[in-house]
Amino acid sequence: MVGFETFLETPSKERKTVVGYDVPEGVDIRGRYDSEFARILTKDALQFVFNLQREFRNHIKYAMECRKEAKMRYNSGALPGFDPATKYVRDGEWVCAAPPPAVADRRVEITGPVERKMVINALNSGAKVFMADFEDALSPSWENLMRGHVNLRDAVNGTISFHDKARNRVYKLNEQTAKLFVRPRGWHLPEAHIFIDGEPATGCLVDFGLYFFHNWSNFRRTQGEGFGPFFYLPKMEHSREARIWNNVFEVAEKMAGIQKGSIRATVLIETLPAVYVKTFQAHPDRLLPDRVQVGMTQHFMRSYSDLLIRTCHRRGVHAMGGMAAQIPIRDDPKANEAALELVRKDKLREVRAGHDGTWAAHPGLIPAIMEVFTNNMANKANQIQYVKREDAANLTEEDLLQIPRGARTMDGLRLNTRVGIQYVAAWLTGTGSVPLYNLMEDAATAEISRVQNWQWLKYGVELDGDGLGVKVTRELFGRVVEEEMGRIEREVGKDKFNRGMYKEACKIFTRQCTAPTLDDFLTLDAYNNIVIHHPIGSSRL
Ligand SMILES: CC(=O)SCCNC(=O)CCNC(=O)[C@H](O)C(C)(C)COP(=O)(O)OP(=O)(O)OC[C@H]1O[C@@H](n2cnc3c(N)ncnc32)[C@H](O)[C@@H]1OP(=O)(O)O
Ligand SMILES: O=CC(=O)O
Ligand SMILES: [Mg+2]
Repeated sequence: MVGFETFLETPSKERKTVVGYDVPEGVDIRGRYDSEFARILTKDALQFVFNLQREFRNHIKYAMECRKEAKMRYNSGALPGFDPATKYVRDGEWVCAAPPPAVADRRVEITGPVERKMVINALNSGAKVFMADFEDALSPSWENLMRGHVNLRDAVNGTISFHDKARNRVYKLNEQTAKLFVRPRGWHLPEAHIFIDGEPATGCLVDFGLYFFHNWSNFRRTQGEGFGPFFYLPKMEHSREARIWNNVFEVAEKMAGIQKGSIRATVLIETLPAVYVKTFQAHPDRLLPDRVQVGMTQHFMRSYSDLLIRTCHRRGVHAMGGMAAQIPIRDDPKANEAALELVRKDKLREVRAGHDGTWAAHPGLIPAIMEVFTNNMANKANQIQYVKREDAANLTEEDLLQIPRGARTMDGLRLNTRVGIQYVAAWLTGTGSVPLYNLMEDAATAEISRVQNWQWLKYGVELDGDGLGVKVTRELFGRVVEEEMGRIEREVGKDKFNRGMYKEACKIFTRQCTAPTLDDFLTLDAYNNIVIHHPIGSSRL
């Protein structure tokens, strides 16, 4: 065990022994002490995180300031477009380093939070890759984060096991497992349990730094066939943010003494200006229809995925598809088959468009998805060299910005509200991905619900899709919230409702939907509710 003892003055002036972490100068750990966590939070690992934080904090601050400036420009009516300053990069003929052989075949990837049983289930699921998530699928409480690191270390070592006492079942890794990718949090999230030079650390540098420090060597031996580690990078909004990650990787490779370019990452396209509703928060002519209608067949969505395939294949890397939110419906075989059919259809669209692989939210979907991709990839590990999609070279900014079509309905408003509140309630109690109404909901899907409600309220839109012609006002929304809270209580039962965090969640969600200016992220404000400083108690940033 690594730790040390310190004496704290309690209000009653008693001296109390508190075990603490052995930290380098400039680092202050405010999260609960645990001897298991101390094996992750070693002095050397913390020194590495400290070095990353010191080296990159100003770059990160600058990048976040630039996000604000871009938001101001969009809010004054500007539209996003291809950056003229980087035209030479887009026009240039260059390719990325070839994909490592260990992950040449990524046809089905499972994603999920870094929870112990799920990590084992995901690695055993038959998927080619498991994306272990510190982001959208995880509520970033101290316990979840630190346990997540313990779980990943044990997974990379190959020693991870879990005893489900209620079912008397022991979980262990199979002979053959999925390859591990890790998704750290987005740049915007702080880690309020680790202070560096008196400031909360950057969440993703903590996630990346601790994982890399403890696992780079074992990973390259057990998982990466000499390459790696591998990452997914979320929610970037500009190439300057990608450059910071690149520099972080280079510092890490130097520290480990491994070749430059060893670390590999797949970048998610999800909140880039031009493909996300938030960019158009001040554009009343660009309102979205009901959330269920903003699917991949909308012109702007199809255009971005076609352009993504063309761009990735031109540069020699995988073009991964996205998540189908359906999950198995156990108690209704007919509904289950209908859900599976939707997944098959969506995956068929992806593989035929040229994607090299795709995401599954649940192990129960893997066989069906695997079959679709295998039957449509002509015995190849991927389609990088075979499907070039040169037709997508002609896609323009207008294609990427085309206003989605569809109706807005009272049902849409109600569903957004019901899902948003239940998701935040789960998140506040430590669960970052939840099954709701037979769909997987996580921070990304709940975010759409919240922003859409905000946008509809802000512009007092008419809900024209159900023929009612009702305008969304604060009064209407207040009534909807009250009625949906009643429905949630009936659905989950009084007991669970009273024990849970539904009322707190309702307050957070309602405030964010009715705020005069849109909060940047649903979970940023909610984060204050899950920060618990020890031994002082709960705290706000
Ligand atoms: C938009 C985005 O950001 S997508 C990426 C982020 N989101 C995600 O990764 C969501 C991942 N999915 C999940 O978390 C889960 O599937 C949920 C929460 C939606 C549903 O989970 P559950 O309610 O536990 O599903 P269910 O009860 O059907 O699970 C059956 C079994 O499958 C396992 N399982 C379900 N989903 C996963 C998963 N993604 N990874 C590993 N195992 C899983 C469960 O642990 C359970 O195992 P057990 O039988 O050994 O106990
Ligand atoms: O992170 C994935 C997403 O779909 O959002
Ligand atoms: Mg996401």
